[in-house]
Amino acid sequence: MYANGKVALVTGAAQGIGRALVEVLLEKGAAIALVDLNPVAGLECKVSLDTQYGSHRTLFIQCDVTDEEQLKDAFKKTVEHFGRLDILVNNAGVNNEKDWEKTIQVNLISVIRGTYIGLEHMSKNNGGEGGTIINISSLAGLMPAAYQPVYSASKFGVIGFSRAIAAASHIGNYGVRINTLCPAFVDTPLLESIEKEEIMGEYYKYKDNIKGMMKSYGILDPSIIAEGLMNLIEDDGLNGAVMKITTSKGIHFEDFSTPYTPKV
Ligand SMILES: NC(=O)C1=CN([C@@H]2O[C@H](COP(=O)(O)OP(=O)(O)OC[C@H]3O[C@@H](n4cnc5c(N)ncnc54)[C@H](O)[C@@H]3O)[C@@H](O)[C@H]2O)C=CC1
Ligand SMILES: CC/C=C\C[C@H](O)/C=C/C=C\C=C\C=C\C(=O)[C@@H](O)C/C=C\CCC(=O)O
Repeated sequence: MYANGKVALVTGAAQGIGRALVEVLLEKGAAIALVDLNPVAGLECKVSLDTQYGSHRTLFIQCDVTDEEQLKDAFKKTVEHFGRLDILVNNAGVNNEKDWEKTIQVNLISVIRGTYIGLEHMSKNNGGEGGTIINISSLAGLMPAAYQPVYSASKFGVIGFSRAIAAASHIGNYGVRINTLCPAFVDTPLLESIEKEEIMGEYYKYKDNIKGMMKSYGILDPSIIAEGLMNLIEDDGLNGAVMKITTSKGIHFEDFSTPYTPKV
């Protein structure tokens, strides 16, 4: 799919990876619903983008993705404003091992719900014109992250669900491709979470271990994540794929044909 002239909804769009995804989609000619919990960052993001791309290209919608009615309303407002929906990026995510149920709510349950709402709007079985969905996981969804066990569980869940619903979409001829993106560490405010005991809980003591991993594995610029996203959007042959992005190997794909042996 070419993004030019298409309409995208991006959750967690106000900063970090979501902001980078939005900018590359705007460069490619898409119109975008910027969905985010944070009204200040969201509006600042909108104002900044307006000066570069024009105010007609984006719509900011404040929304807590864990609230079903707010999330459904965000999709409804998007279609009412732009007339269609072609691309969905379930990107919003948190790292919180203390309030781990919040992590599951944001990172997994909201991604599942967002995918289903997206399919309601885009599936050809539902009167839609088809489309594509990208769910943001992490390398922590492919390898056990000992210092973030619930975050890791949420990201493993995103991969499992996305691969399964992609198969369902294929079998059911929904006309919607669903793929997963798994970055390693990326230079965004999320990384600051490891410095907060109120966030990390019992795993706060491993702060320096995580910093050691970041030093060893490197930290990616959000722009390469946006590049990977565009690959997933533009390659119509991809459905059920799991893209990995690391400093060592760049953009590449998980091969599920060989069993995964954890290197803990
Ligand atoms: N930064 C990293 O090292 C990596 C991040 N990821 C994933 O990438 C995605 C984006 O993360 P970053 O940009 O790094 O984080 P970030 O913290 O910089 O941005 C996350 C955005 O999501 C929004 N958000 C949080 N909870 C929300 C909610 N309930 N409803 C609506 N919006 C909400 C925040 O307001 C913020 O704008 C997340 O799913 C994260 O797990 C994956 C791998 C690496
Ligand atoms: C603390 C910030 C919260 C979350 C950030 C992120 O979602 C968590 C990442 C957790 C672990 C990251 C591990 C990174 C590993 C690498 O970068 C690789 O170079 C080495 C490991 C395996 C790569 C396998 C492959 O590339 O096929």
